[in-house]
Amino acid sequence: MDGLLTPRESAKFIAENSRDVFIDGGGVRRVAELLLAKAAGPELRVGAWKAFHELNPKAADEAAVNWVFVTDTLNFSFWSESDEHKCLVGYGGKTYSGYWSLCAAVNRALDEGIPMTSASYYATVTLDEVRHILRSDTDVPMPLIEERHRILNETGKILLEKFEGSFLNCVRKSDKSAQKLLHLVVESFPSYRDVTQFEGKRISFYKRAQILVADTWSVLEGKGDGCFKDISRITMFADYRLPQVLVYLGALKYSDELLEKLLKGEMLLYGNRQEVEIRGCSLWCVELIRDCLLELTEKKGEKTSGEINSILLDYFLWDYARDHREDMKGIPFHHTRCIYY
Ligand SMILES: Nc1nc2c(c(CN[C@H]3C=C[C@H](O)[C@@H]3O)cn2[C@@H]2O[C@H](COP(=O)(O)O)[C@@H](O)[C@H]2O)c(=O)[nH]1
Repeated sequence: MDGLLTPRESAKFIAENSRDVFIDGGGVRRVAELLLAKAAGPELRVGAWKAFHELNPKAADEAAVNWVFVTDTLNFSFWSESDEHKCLVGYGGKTYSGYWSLCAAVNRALDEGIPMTSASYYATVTLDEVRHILRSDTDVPMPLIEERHRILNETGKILLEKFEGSFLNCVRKSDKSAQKLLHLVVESFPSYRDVTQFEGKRISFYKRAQILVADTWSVLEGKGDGCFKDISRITMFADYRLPQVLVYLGALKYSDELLEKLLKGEMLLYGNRQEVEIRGCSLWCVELIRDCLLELTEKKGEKTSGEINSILLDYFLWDYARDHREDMKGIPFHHTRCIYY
């Protein structure tokens, strides 16, 4: 699309013109130092995606790639107005919330013999069947169930028409380029078109498309069809958790006016100026953290396992947010209800 900035260009432009969200240089450095201590460890490598997350597929086959595709097609908007009252899914003796409740529901469906990762199934799945598949153990359903149903039908039909029903065929049309796969996904599947405008420019975040490429790279362990030569050009994924953890770690700051609004739990519409500033500054903040970390590893002569990229930093920070949920209770996250993140 002409005149449309890439996520990285969008983030830089937003950070340079932001009025209510600010990047703190000292905080950026402190987060880079936190990550430096982990640079040679098991977390900051592609294998962590399977090693640390029991619900993710262990295989690296076509079924695993199609698991990633259907999960990332539904990977949005799990937050509830009150944290005490939310959708929960029990699976394998554990209870999962948020994004993990989606993964648990997909795995539960597969265990029940429902072919949830098969496009020929979800292209015509009914709303009632989707309600059953994504059912919560509490009286709070997963948010946006009707949208999830519509997106499953739309996406399944397109995958059947254009890629013989398998996302692996889409991957194989991208010449092992992460950028080509990203653009093939947003051109083919409308629900992935996470684009808006800011200060008169057309900007993109492509959060679900970028995490889809990243998760495809991870499930294929960076090998074979998943050996993307330009994987480092994928940026962090502009969701609602990363801003919260970046504020908690002191790398990102909000104006008093915006902080007050977020503390009251006020909704921000998708594309609203402050919502765009939160997403754009978070993305740019992680890019600066990555630059600082690479500088520190060079100075220290630290050997890292392969190249550290924004995907691995994002995954680490997202997991960190999960593990520090209690400590982060005082830091609000922004409430935007949409199908893009
Ligand atoms: N920036 C970023 N955002 C991510 C993810 C993930 C999970 N992905 C990988 C992580 C582990 C697995 O290995 C997955 O591959 C979900 N989200 C977003 O968070 C929100 C849900 O949050 P909560 O309500 O707390 O569950 C929602 O917008 C969801 O879209 C990520 O990694 N990075």
